[in-house]
Amino acid sequence: MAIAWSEKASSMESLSLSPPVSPSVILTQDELKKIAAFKAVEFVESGMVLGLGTGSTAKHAVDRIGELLLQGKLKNIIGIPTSKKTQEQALSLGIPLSDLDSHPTIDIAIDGADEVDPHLNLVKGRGGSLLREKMVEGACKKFVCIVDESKLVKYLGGSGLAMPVEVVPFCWKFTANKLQNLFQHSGCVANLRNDCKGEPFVTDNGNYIVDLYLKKDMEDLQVASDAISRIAGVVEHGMFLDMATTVIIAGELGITIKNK
Ligand SMILES: O=C[C@H](O)[C@H](O)[C@H](O)COP(=O)(O)O
Repeated sequence: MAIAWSEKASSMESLSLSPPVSPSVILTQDELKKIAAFKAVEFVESGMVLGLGTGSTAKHAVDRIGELLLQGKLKNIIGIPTSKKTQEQALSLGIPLSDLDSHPTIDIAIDGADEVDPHLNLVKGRGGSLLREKMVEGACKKFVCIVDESKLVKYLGGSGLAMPVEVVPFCWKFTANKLQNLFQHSGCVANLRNDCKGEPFVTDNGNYIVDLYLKKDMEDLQVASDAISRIAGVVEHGMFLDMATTVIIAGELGITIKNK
């Protein structure tokens, strides 16, 4: 999707973008993701321990970190990847890596999201990496979420797309039914996620993903979150409540930065 970068961009914080964007240029969704990612990397300083997110938006941030390391503009960075895919990408860029066992406190994590509500609550995990992302992003002092404006929703689930839940493979249908029944009043449908070969999608942790499709607002998100977590068989869910400290949104009118 091509989006017009309006003249108004020049009066917003986007002025400090790198790479610079001239007004009225037509930007694709991927270019918007890249702009949000580059902006987030401006928060990174030498010597930091970084949570490295997963997905098409976070990929741009990891590329940028690799580029700045290569140029010597960033030094002594340690990355904590949130998926095997990001681990491979970071290694290919020469980013030194570690894990939460060795670095239980992370300075900044940068990651994308599938949905962002007005209170900066997120849905994550449509790429299947929610568990490691929640562990890493729950351990950081600052979590910078990067999105293009298509990810903004009035309420979580409001995009009509999946709210992912990672479940153990053992009797996954039993767990999926429990999840569907939990949100019966919201017209919820729970589907096992398949890979491109029609086989169950398997996460980096050897689990399955059940995608919940909700027709209504869950209203009290903390109650919904606790109820999902209490179901035996659930490993983790994709609602990231009160975790993002900053959300960077790249959109038609420029960049918007929202802080908690
Ligand atoms: O499991 C995947 C992650 O939560 C991603 O960060 C999320 O799905 C957003 O991905 P993308 O930047 O590709 O839209």
